[in-house]
Amino acid sequence: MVRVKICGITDISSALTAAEAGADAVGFIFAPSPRRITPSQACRICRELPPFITRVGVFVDAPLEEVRAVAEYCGLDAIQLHGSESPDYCRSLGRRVIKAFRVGDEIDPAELSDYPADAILLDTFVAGQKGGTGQPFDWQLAAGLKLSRPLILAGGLTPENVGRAVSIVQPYGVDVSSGVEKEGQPGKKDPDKIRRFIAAVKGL
Ligand SMILES: O=C(O)c1ccccc1N[C@@H]1O[C@H](COP(=O)(O)O)[C@@H](O)[C@H]1O
Repeated sequence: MVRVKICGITDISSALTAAEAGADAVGFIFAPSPRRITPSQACRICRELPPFITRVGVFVDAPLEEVRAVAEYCGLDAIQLHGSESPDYCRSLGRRVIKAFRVGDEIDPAELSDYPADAILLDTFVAGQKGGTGQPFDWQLAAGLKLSRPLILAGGLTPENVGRAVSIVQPYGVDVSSGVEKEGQPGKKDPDKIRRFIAAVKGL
């Protein structure tokens, strides 16, 4: 079954809605974003979550020591990197890593395969933005992509389009941030959209 991560969580209620609806993971943004959260807020939410939910911290070119400290403090299970972090940076983290690559007109499978991460995430390239763009890329570019690590699809996914995206790309998992928010309110999740997104992926 395709796994679901609900990202950009900023409050306990949305985290619990995601968990109850069947999310496999939730994400916290520790980078410039309307969804940015402080480590202490994320830590409080992590403590309220039930077991078997993966807690993921999202960072963009943050100092290694900062990432390690936040991961330790919040009890994060995985780190998602959305910047230009080098393979050495990734190896030095000593944690499970999801590395995001931003897709424009093409995908270079060699670039993805060479990176020492536990999973590869494909997001949409939008100049000047590192993630959370709400823009999909051409999913046909990722159709049939064979990688040695699990592939996570992201970028502009919504409850309405995720079923088609999954059928084309057949990823290990999907990740959504802005597509399950209240209209025009970045950072505020819509419980109904969270439930419909997860149901669309898992057929629940
Ligand atoms: O969500 C953000 O604001 C964000 C900011 C900086 C880096 C990553 C971010 N989120 C990740 O971006 C993708 C796509 O998000 P969206 O569904 O298109 O809004 C996803 O992997 C989020 O985890």
